[in-house]
Amino acid sequence: MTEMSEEKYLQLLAEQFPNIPAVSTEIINLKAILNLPKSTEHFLTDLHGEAEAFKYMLKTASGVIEYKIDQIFEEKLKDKEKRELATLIFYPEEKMKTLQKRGGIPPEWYKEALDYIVKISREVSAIYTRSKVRKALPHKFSYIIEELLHLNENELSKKDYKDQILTTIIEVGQAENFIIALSNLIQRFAVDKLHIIGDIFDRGPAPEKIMSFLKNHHNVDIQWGNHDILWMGAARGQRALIATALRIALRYGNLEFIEEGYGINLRPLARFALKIYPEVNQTVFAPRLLDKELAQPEISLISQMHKAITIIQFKLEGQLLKQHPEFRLSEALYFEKIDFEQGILNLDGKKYKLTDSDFPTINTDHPYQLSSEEEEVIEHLRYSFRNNDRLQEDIRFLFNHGSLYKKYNGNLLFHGCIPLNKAGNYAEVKIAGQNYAGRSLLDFFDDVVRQSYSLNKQEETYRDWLWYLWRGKMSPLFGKEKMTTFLRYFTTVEDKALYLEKKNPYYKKRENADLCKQILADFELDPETGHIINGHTPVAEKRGESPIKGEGRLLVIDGGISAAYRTKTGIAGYTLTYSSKNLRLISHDPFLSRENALNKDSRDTISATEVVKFKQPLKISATDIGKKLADDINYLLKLHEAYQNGSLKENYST
Ligand SMILES: O=P(O)(O)OC[C@H]1O[C@](O)(COP(=O)(O)O)[C@@H](O)[C@@H]1O
Ligand SMILES: [Mn+2]
Repeated sequence: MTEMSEEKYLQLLAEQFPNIPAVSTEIINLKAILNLPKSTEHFLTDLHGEAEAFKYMLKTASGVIEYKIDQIFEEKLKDKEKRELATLIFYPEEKMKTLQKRGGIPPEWYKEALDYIVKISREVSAIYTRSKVRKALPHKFSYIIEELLHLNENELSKKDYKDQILTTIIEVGQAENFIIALSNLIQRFAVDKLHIIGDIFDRGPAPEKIMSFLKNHHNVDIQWGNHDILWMGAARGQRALIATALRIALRYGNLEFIEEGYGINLRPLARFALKIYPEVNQTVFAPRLLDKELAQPEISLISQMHKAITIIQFKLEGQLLKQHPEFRLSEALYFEKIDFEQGILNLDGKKYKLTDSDFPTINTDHPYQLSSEEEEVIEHLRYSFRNNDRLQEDIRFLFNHGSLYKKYNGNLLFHGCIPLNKAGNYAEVKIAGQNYAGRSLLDFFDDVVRQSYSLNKQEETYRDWLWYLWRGKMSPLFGKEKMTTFLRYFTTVEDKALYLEKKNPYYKKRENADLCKQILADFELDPETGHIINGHTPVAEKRGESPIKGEGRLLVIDGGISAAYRTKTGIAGYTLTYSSKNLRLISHDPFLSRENALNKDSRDTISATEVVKFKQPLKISATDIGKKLADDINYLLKLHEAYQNGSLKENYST
């Protein structure tokens, strides 16, 4: 700050802290906060519509709550009792209902449960200021809960006082309400900050439920994944992305969230598909149902709609590629390589028999042109996407709380990659005469996403760039040479090389610590202590792949929460927690169902790896907020000095 503006700033600060006692109180307060332990951050990624599994990971704070229970009740409780206590905290209402059904709950049970839960609440809230805890308390019980949280049970007189409070809570019939309120409090305070490293949408059944949850979360940030960008672009009206979003939903038979969750009417598409594609090859277009079941007529209808939207998608993509040679994806112009009469694809001198060669809507002279009915269908969908309040609200949330990458407490978070060239250097990408590479490329795309949301003249072009971000060669969110979707639908060959989506060199190079350190340094983070945290590529643990790369500098936490990828990874997801004590990588058991979680008596996490254990507990002073507070303290000290030396006048009138 210049001297002038510093003086001005102090004058402004003086309005808030008008005299020495006021400014001193604030200095004392902030200095005390700097010495509190850092609160816990929770990292999740690649949720892919798996709302139940996601909610469970949040409820359990990926083992943080069980870990606390272990610490507090180490000797006192048996493993089975610890698990009971944990499930009570995760699902208080359901758990108590089950117990009621099994023959009622005696007062002693409530007393013990309340006692345990108060102890855990005290432990998890101890690292926050009283004022922060107070703000999070449910209004109706705030006074009593505050008393319980702050009393010292080691003082004999206080123990009786506490016993009396608990007994009275039970006598007045409020035990269950208190248990629920305290359980929520524990869940709230076990984790203070949630990071979602992308891919909330696609493949799984309920992304809109995840979005509701996130919208109500107290502190979340999102690093956009390619599937989020897909939905953001679709909601903004980019037609190829609308077709792709629906194609993926149909491919997995997930229509409920579109029709019921968002209320988007798919009838026009269904009507069109029934008419134009009375029969489709089910081997190609039947939905992959994973753990759901559907009746045959529904499967048939979905297959027909699936084919209809797939053709629309490939036509729209063709149009886009012609319009944007700068995307350099012309190899994906497949329709012009098809011999429609023979049903053959000519690719790189080879001929491939098409799995389905019924193309009633294709004009072979202009294969990318939509038929008038297709045009109507996609325009109807575009209208529905753009005017859907619920979808627009969710997407606005993604824009407002998301970014292409995030620097947070020394770590660098992004979904996919930083595109590299074969030599392992940042790939240079020339866009509109400008060169971008590494951080500047990510900044460029971050800007593109934001521009696509504004209503300016180039809005349309920016939206097309969203499509590029979804599947372009140099997209940091995609990170693969090409997307072979078309080939996987329309050909079938033994040699899977045809379907290979070669990953950007980043994915090999990140095994190397030097690259990771270089990236951290280029983002102005400490290369010796910072970490890069990625999602996007499922870690095949069962084939021995490790999620920890670059000698611990980089962590990949996509472990397959997505049911579709579970067979590949062999586990059901990784999550990461970063507390004052350690950085822990947790690999999870498959989440089967709520009932299963409620009734099982063993703990959840398969294993947890302590990636880093801090010698001294980290304090708030070491965090980003801490640095900001230290800055504030500096100015408050200057204000204090100004009052003392008389250069500013104190005010006691308010
Ligand atoms: O397994 P699916 O659902 O067919 O999707 C495959 C497509 O998804 C992608 O893997 C992108 O999705 P991810 O970001 O989840 O990896 C493409 O590379 C690939 O073509
Ligand atoms: Mn992804």
